[in-house]
Amino acid sequence: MTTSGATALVLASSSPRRRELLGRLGVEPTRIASPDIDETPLPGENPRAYALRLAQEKARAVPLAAGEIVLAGDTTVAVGRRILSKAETPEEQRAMLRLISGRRHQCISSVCVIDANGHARARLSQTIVIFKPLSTAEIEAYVACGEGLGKAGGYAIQGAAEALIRRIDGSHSGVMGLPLYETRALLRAAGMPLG
Ligand SMILES: Cc1cn([C@H]2C[C@H](O)[C@@H](COP(=O)(O)OP(=O)(O)OP(=O)(O)O)O2)c(=O)[nH]c1=O
Repeated sequence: MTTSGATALVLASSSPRRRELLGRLGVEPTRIASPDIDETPLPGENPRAYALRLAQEKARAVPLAAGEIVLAGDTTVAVGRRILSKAETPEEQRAMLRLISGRRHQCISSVCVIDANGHARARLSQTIVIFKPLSTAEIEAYVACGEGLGKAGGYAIQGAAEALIRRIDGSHSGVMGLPLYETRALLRAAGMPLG
């Protein structure tokens, strides 16, 4: 079977950012599924392998009907080999912001697309992000704004945090949650007729 014309795309993500970013490619998912997988890193797993594995597992966790293709992603922030997952509490967020203050970190975003024939393809995007050295007052003001909670590394580039970021080298959409260059390539390879 080939996928062409009106391809039914399932977005395997509960992230509103991924849906919004997908929209920038002119793609509207036919349905959204929330993959429920264990996001615990394996012992000794490096951040790139971790991000890739999670996107693949999220995509595979969604049962598909005939003709559907599925897209999933993962965004992981890493300082060296240390993985910073989503900040769940303000305390976790403060600790993450102190760690990334004034030094470079990696923001690794993975995408996995499984086509209608069950063929899985995945890509990684890796971006270097450098925050200014953050004072305690800056960290507290940022935590108080609430935007970084539930986000990898405790910040969201698509908001107030951007004014604290001195430099990024890589993909802005990747840091937000879905690297559009890689996503476009994977969807085209899966048979979606994108321009
Ligand atoms: C670094 C950064 C992360 N994030 C978000 C993107 C992701 O939603 C989140 C990382 O968590 P993920 O586990 O990648 O995604 P999720 O749990 O939100 O959604 P799902 O697994 O269902 O697809 O952090 C931003 O929105 N902005 C940023 O600048």
